[in-house]
Amino acid sequence: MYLVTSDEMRRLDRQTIDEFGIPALALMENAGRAIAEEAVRLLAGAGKPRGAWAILVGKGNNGGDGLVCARHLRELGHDAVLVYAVPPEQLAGEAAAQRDIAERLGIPARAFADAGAAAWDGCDGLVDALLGTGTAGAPREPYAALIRAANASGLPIVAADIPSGLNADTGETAEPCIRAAVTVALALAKRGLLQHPGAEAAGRVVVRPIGIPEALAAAMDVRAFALGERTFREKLGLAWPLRRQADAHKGTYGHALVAAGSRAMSGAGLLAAKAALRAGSGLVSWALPEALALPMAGRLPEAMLHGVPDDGRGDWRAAPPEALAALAAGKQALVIGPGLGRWEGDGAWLRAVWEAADGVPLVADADALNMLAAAGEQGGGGELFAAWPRRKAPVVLTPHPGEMARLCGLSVREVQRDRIGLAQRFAERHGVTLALKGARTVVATPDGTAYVNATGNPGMATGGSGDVLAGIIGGLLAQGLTAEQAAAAGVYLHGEAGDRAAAARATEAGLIAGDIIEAL
Ligand SMILES: NC(=O)C1=CN([C@@H]2O[C@H](COP(=O)(O)OP(=O)(O)OC[C@H]3O[C@@H](n4cnc5c(N)ncnc54)[C@H](O)[C@@H]3O)[C@@H](O)[C@H]2O)[C@H](O)CC1
Ligand SMILES: [K+]
Repeated sequence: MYLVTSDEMRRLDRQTIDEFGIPALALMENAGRAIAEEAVRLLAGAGKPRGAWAILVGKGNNGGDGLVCARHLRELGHDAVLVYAVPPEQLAGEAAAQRDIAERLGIPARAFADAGAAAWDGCDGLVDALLGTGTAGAPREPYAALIRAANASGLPIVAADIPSGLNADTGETAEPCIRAAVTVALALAKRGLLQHPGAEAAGRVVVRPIGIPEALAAAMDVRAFALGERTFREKLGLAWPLRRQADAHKGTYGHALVAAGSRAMSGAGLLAAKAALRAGSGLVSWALPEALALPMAGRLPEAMLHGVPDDGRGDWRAAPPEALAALAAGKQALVIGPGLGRWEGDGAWLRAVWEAADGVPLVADADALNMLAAAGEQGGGGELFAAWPRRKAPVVLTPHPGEMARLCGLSVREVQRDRIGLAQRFAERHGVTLALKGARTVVATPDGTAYVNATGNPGMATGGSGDVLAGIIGGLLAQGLTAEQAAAAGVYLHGEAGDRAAAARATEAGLIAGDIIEAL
């Protein structure tokens, strides 16, 4: 559940060891044993009850974990050989203590500098105990050569704590970076294991306790979490799975207004409105340009349609903001943006709606985000909310990396460099709830908390998928969920539905946005 940075992990280590007196060697023993057990499990899964492992030992305590792991692998009936990245006499502290124990036990050791890749001849797998949370920058030689050779070996790799070469805080991977089959995260998952490309380098992530009291993480006010049932219950105050009350009537579940769709993109409004219904909104009204109202009539019988003035053009430029705000009055959610289109002065139009519908929780997606960003550029780039008044009702923004780049005045690459940190800072600074989409969507809330989602699949990168997400979040808001709950649950359910839709089709390819709605 908790996602920590290297610095937070170090502080937790220190607190555990210094304040609680749990010896570092005890933590290391638990770490090494956990890694050994996961290594054995990996080979057992491949039909090998016994195997031979090469443990790649670095200079720090990550290396120490590897030395302990070697002992436990042998106790579990596997063979283990140590491959030192640096001369063993360079090890210090707990790692040196483990080196001496391994020597006394006669565990065979080789220097990578001498043996090269031959060091693991005859082995079935490698344990990457080279670099952990003490990494600073890209792996230097000789670690880099060792990492390249390990990746080229074709052997399955079990990474201790993090794959060496991963930036544990951001998910960036250096060149080279270990590509692991399994990563055994010690005590708590590091943020970088749940953000691409780190998530790919890490393979399957298993979080194994090593004796650090988890209550310490809560006490230390860790502000990032992996989304899942426990997080929904313990951090977001949501009964999970979401339940309908028995004595429900359609008014119980609120009324969402979806302002979306235009001549060329009428389907975006249809998808968003349908998704809001499927997400459980009691009622859904779809506001769309007058010219589309008749052609779209009956396409979504469950939704009420409201044509807004458009001078026959099928777009929003002639729609009076106060008319839309009047439609929004009394609703529990307003979803605005999918398929809205752009026009001269659209930023001012959106601001008028933003202010006039001040009391209605608002989800801004797609073109509404681009209007916000454009308004920001006029206002000096990135400072879009400085000028805009804070709304009484909450705001949820659902940008993909490109829209986030425009909102922040950054490049996409800069956005992707530290998605969790950027999302937290943006949400806190602007007092909004943000769903920064992409593989492993990050939901950030006005108090700077981040929730990382791991449901979903690449098949969902298809036109309309974002319209569906905006609708789902609006539908959840309509039912009375808070902005944080609706964004987190919406992102999770959207991905989960996408996974089920892909499974039903036995392929991720060819998934279309409507499939996601059906799977909700
Ligand atoms: N979380 C816990 O309670 C425990 C964690 N353990 C393990 O300890 C490591 C962190 O150990 P640390 O000694 O701080 O650092 P590392 O072993 O990750 O590596 C630092 C080591 O490597 C050198 N180094 C740093 N950056 C580079 C680089 N870019 N290229 C080459 N060399 C580099 C640096 O000089 C140091 O010597 C944690 O991940 C866990 O695996 C404990 O074992 C159990 C308790
Ligand atoms: K490692």
